[in-house]
This record gives sequence, structure tokens and C-alpha cells, in this order.
Amino acid sequence: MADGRRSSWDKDRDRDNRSSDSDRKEGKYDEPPNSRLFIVCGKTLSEDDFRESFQRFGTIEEIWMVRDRTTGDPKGVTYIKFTKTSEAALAMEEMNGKCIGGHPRPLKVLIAHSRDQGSKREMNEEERLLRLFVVVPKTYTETDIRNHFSEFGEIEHISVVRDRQTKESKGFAYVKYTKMSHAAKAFESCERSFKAVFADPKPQRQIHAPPHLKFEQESFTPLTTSAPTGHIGLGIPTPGMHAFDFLPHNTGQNPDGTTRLTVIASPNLNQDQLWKLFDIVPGLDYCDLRKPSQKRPGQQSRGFAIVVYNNPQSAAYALQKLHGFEYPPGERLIVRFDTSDSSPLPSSHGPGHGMGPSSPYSSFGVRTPAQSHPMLGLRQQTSSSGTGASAATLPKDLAALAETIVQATTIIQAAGLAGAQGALRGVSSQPKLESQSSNGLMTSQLDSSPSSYDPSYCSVKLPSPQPLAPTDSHVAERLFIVCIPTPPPTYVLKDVFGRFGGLIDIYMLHGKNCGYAKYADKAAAEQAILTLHGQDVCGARLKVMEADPQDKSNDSIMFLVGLTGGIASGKSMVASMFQDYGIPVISADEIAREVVLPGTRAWKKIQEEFGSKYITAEGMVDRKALGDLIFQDEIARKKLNAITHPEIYKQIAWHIVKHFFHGHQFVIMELPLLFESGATLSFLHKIIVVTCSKEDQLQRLQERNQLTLGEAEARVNAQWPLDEKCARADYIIHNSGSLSKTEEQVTRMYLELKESYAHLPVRLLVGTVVLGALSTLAYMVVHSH
Ligand SMILES: CC(C)(COP(=O)(O)OP(=O)(O)OC[C@H]1O[C@@H](n2cnc3c(N)ncnc32)[C@H](O)[C@@H]1O)[C@@H](O)C(=O)NCCC(=O)NCCS
Ligand SMILES: Nc1ncnc2c1ncn2[C@@H]1O[C@H](COP(=O)(O)OP(=O)(O)OP(=O)(O)O)[C@@H](O)[C@H]1O
Repeated sequence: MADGRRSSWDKDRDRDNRSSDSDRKEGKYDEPPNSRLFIVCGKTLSEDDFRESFQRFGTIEEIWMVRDRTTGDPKGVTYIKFTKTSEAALAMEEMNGKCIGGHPRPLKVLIAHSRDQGSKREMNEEERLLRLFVVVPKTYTETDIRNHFSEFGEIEHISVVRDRQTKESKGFAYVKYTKMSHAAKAFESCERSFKAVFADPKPQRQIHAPPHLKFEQESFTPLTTSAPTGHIGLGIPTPGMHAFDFLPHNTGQNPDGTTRLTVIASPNLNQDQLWKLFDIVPGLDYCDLRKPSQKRPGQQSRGFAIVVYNNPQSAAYALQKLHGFEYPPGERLIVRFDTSDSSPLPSSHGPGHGMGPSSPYSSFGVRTPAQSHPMLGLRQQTSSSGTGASAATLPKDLAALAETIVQATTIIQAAGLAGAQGALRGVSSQPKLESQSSNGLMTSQLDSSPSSYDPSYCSVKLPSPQPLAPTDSHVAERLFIVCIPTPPPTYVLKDVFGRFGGLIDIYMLHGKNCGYAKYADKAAAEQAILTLHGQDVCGARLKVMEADPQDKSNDSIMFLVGLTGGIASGKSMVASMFQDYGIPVISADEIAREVVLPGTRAWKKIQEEFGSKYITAEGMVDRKALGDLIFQDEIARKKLNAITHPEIYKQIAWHIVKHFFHGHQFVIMELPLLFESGATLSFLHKIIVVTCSKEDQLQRLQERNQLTLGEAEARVNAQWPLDEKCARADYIIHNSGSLSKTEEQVTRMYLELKESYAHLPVRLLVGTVVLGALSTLAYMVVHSH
């Protein structure tokens, strides 16, 4: 980002960075630990207001009000550094929620994070401030420790760390208080020999999960299709699956409190890939990929893994989300609870807690962040080594993957909707996320569906869900969001930020841990800052603040260009001309051929729906016969669309992601039914329509496909009129003249698209489009099959 356009977070960070060297040496901010307050407050409050209200808690070393760099106005965030931890603790406990200086907004008072914390994975802020780690004589029991520490305040829990086999004390213990001020007092005043320090929270042990996770069947949209194997969407059982596969979900329980899962996976997956995938669900303790099983005659070899979470809810959640998921595409994961080993888990030092080589986890393949590679094969080409595709074909981080999948699902859902309802009836240009396919082919696990995750993964109580504001609403406020260390999926953020009302959209920047929330309602946005800043959502610590005025700079973001037209108007011809310039083309027609190859799901359904007379002796779909049928018969066409379109759009999504990670500037998406289906419209930066005269169109179609005039007309009439498509185009290519004339137009358009990228800002909206479109997958990975 150019300097003048930096976010307030950057500025704040700058300020931190500027002073960090000297301050770190002096230990100014982080010493003693937890002695600095972070306060979200009214912007009109003054330093005097703070001093007046906070000095009674102790010695204030510094009050720092975050100000806008250009205007100098307070931004509604203040830091107060106390000399002692207990002073800060008391001030937080007393002042949180109070109003000061005559300002009506109650203060939100939190303990500021130390610098080191930013990169740590913590689920529970509270525990960080309540729990002390102490060194005790090995002879000490819990009661002995209580005798020493209860003088400082009410103790919630004491646990002595013991050897798992011998049960002997290791000479360490945790003391957890009910209030931070008590923990702070103990930290400051207990005997030195105890060497008390604030304990790092155990990662994700403190998920505020409800007593049971709702995995009841009604949380799924019923699948009415007769899919012969596998399942579509979010772990939805189909007749081909074993009963045990979904038992835990249907009963809504994880009765044994099982935290271990067994995973049968593609032998081509490696440890990192699997670890990253299961790490999407917070609370992963370890993931141990065993060698692929020996290939028996007639059987494929499979990889086998044990995955362990540090809590049963996470295990159940992972099973729900990842069982049946195709990873890599075409190869389903089989995830089950492992009840065979009920031995206690190793304690939950997970990634991020710096295990040395002697760590008990090293044998289980636990990865520290430094060890783990964030590369996850979305569309891994099977390699003989089994270690995955080249870096270029793989996404750079999991956040992008999750983001991707969210959007992919959207496309797919929209496709399903169009297939069932919209085709040939002029569907809305915006996919209706809240709509559901009437044919039951698609699930309605929507981007913003609260049923898709557990909102209690948020460390603060949230208001109930609210509808999103219309996408064309005026943007009253933009918030800048930072998620540390990595953002949760967008659907989670949408749900969380949407609960204050007036949320238009959330978009996270690709490969970064930050993004924006657009609100139509300023007060709602302010409330979101007030409530969410400093909170944890799905293991990510949020920083939420007002964004600087819209950044006009252009992050290098790929964009998507739709290429459409009428049947035989020359789309493929134009697409091949773009390809000559090195621009990748995703052809829906080509993909449509792939998804009906013998043995595919669509192929089976076509056979079921239309009968074997539409299958040739070689086992292929008889395209001519099927074409003759569906271009004459609208109902048959809709049925075929409903079978093929979900598969087509899913593949499109994967292709988008692949191209994105290859670093292309833009991609041409050749979509004959772009307007008819409406599925991808909202993801496109520009739309090109290739048109020609009706006479040329009919003639070319007849010649190319060996059709009678009547057959050609039927095909033309099965689509929107070309005029209507042209009316919605950003660019029109007239293809009634010679090919060289068409080529000239393509060249101009190519240069313009290049130029527009170089000189015009690709707005963040477009970023969303691309992120979205490319991202399309992430959600699929988790939620689709
Ligand atoms: C009906 C099928 C078997 C005919 O195959 P055929 O090889 O003769 O045609 P091809 O696939 O090359 O399509 C040619 C053109 O027909 C038009 N077309 C194809 N399907 C449709 C449809 N369902 N509705 C309207 N027009 C269509 C498009 O303009 C396409 O570019 C085939 O088109 C098909 O499977 N269609 C359903 C999938 C689909 O909608 N494909 C279009 C891209 S999403
Ligand atoms: N300018 C042109 N002059 C002459 N022939 C052309 C021209 N443009 C395209 N054609 C021919 O017209 C036919 C249709 O073109 P093309 O296959 O590119 O159309 P399309 O829009 O991709 O068709 P479909 O909708 O079936 O996929 C092809 O045989 C192509 O060679």
C-alpha cells in the first residue's frame, strides 16, 4: 500500500514499530506482563478524562490515544500503561462497560496484547489472564498449593502436572483464579520460589462450545437426489454410504467424547496437506499420516491417518465437515471416530507452541508453524512421488483456500438454482444466496448460514443473526479487520459481523490476514468495533477499526472476464484468439464434456433420467441425440441442466483457483449460458459478448453441426436472444465479418483489459470478485464433496 493510503491498522502498527526497539529494550509496554490496557471508547474523550477515571487504580505510566494521522482526531482507541499488572487488572474489571467524561458510549476495556502474542494461536483470552504457571516442590499436593495461593483471591482450579505413567508430580502446577486481579496479585506477591508466570492458554481447549453440538439431520438440507455414491454438500449421507458414517451426526452427539479420528485418504496426500486440511477446524493436536496401505490386487492403495483434536467438539466438527470431502478432487476422505484407543491424549501443545525435537509429538507428526508448509494441493496432480504438485499449482495458504471454497460454493449453489429455475426464464443477475434449488440437487449450506459453524467459537456473546444489507446499499462505514494469525472462513466473519445489522459484505484480501467489512449503517459498524475488537473468533484474534478512505491502489489481483454470446456466434474462435496472447481460457463447453464422461455422476444421472438410448455403444453420452431432445424440449433441457450445471460450475471453480495461483492477470471464462444461468455474473469484472447476424449464426451452426435449418433454429431459440446479451455487455465483438476483423477487435480488447489493469484501480470489489471466484473452493473443500 502506498503510504498516503495506508490503513489505520498500518499506522497504528507503524507507531508501535517506531517505538518498538527502544521500548522493547526497556520493556516499556510488555513489562510487567498484562499491564497495558486497550480501550475502545468515544472519540471525543480526552486524555484528562482517562487520567481522571483511571488513576485511582494505580500509577499510570502513559496514556496514548490513537489518532488519525492526517486530521489528528482521536480514533476511539486508547492505551493506558500501568506500572503493575494488578493495577491494570483492577482497572479493566472496574471500568469495562462504564461511561466516562460524559460520553454516552460505554468503554470496552481489555488487557492489551504483548507483541509476542500476535503470532500465537489462542482461543481464550480469559485464560491467558487468569491462569498462573508455578514451580512447586514435587511433594506438594493441590491442597498445599491452594493453601499458598488462596490468600490472593478465589481459585477456580488447581492442577499439578504429573507424569502420565507414574502419576508423580513433575514439580509444576497451574493455578487458575476466577478474576484476573487475583491472579495478578498472586503473580506479584507470591513467594519468589514459585516462579509464577501467566500461563499460555492451551490452544483451543477453551472453546466455548455448547454442551452438545447440533449435528442433527435438520441442520442439513435433505438430499433428494438418488446419487448412487458419495454425497453432495455437507456430509449428507446417500444410499451408498455406510450407516456408521453419519451416526454421530444424526444423534447429535459425540457420546464417547472421542477426540481421535481415523482418516482414509488418497495415498498421494502428504502429511502437510492433511495436517493443513484438518487444521481448518480449531483444536488440532496432531495428525499422523501412516504409510499408504499395500495395494492388494484389484484394490487401490489408500493412505491412513490418525487425527487428534484437543476437544471432542472439534473432532465431531471435523468429521462432519471433512468426511466425504474430495481431496484431491475425485478422491474422497473417509473420516470416522476412532474409539479403539481411549487412552488419554497427550497434553495439547499444538502448533504454535514451539515443540522441540524431543517433543512427544514429533513422533506423531505434529507440525509447528515453522515446520508446516502452507501449501495445500487443491487440484493436486498425482505424482509418482506422492508428495504433491509443484508449488506453482498450489495455493499459498489455507486462508485463501477457505476463502476460495466459500465463493465456489456460491457459484455452485447459484448454478443449481439456475439449473432448476432460472434457465431460459431470465434469472436475476445476482445469485440469490438464500435461495435453494427446488430440485433438491444442491444443498443450501450457504456462505452465511449460521448452521455451518458454531457461533460459540466467538469469545464474546453475539447478538442474534441479522439479514445482510442489499449489495447495492450505500456504504456508510468501512471497517478494517485484521485476524491473527489467520482469518476464519468468510462465512464465519460474515455471520459474526452481520449480527450488528447493516452489513453489506466482508472481503478478506488474498493471502493476507486482513480485509474489510462494508456497512450500510454507521452505528452498526461502530457497535461491531466495540464488540469485536480484541475478541477471538474461531481461534483468530480480531482487530477491528475504521478503515481509511477507500484505497485506490491496486493490489495485484486477478480478475475474471466473462465471454459469452449465442450458439455458434464465435465464442470459441474469440477465446482461442485470447489464448494466443497467453490468456487462460476456461471453457464451460469443454468442461461440460468432461463431466459427462462414462462413470461420472452426471453420466449416471443422465442414463437414469433419459434412458440408455442416450448412451452410445461405446458408453459415451450420445450428444447428437441428447441435443436433439433438449433443444426441442424445455423440460428435458432443464433436467439436463440440473444434472450437469452443478458439476460444471464446480469444475470451473477449481480451474479459477488453479489459474489464480499461477499468477495470471486475468482469465477468460467462456460461458455460453452466462446470462441464462446468472451463476457467475457477480464474480465477473467485465463481460464480452460475441455476436453476429442471425443469418450467419444459423448458417455456421448448420455447417458446423450438420443440422437442418429447423434444428439450428431450435438451438438458437433455446438461448437468450443475442440482442439482449449485447445490451448487458461491457464489450461487444462483432463476428459477422472476416476473422481478421474479429482478431482486430480481440487485440484492442486485450490491450484495453491489460491497460485497465495497469492504470485503473481494480477496486477492492473486484478483489472480492476474484478472491471470491478463485477462492471458490475453500468452502467446497470443507462443505461440499
Ligand atoms: C446437449 C448437449 C449434449 C449437446 O452437445 P453438443 O456436442 O451437440 O453441443 P455442445 O456441448 O458443443 O454445445 C454447443 C452449444 O450449445 C449451447 N448449449 C449447450 N447446452 C445448452 C443448454 N442446456 N441450453 C442452451 N444452450 C445450450 C451452447 O451455446 C453451447 O456452446 C450438450 O450441449 C450438453 O450437455 N448441454 C448441457 C450442458 C450445458 O449447459 N452446456 C453449456 C455450457 S454450461
Ligand atoms: N468470423 C467468422 N467467419 C467465418 N466463420 C466463422 C467465424 N467465426 C466463427 N466461425 C465459424 O462458426 C462456427 C461457430 O464458431 P464457434 O465454434 O467459435 O462458435 P461458438 O460460439 O463457440 O459456438 P458454441 O456456442 O456452439 O460453442 C465455427 O465453425 C467457426 O469456425
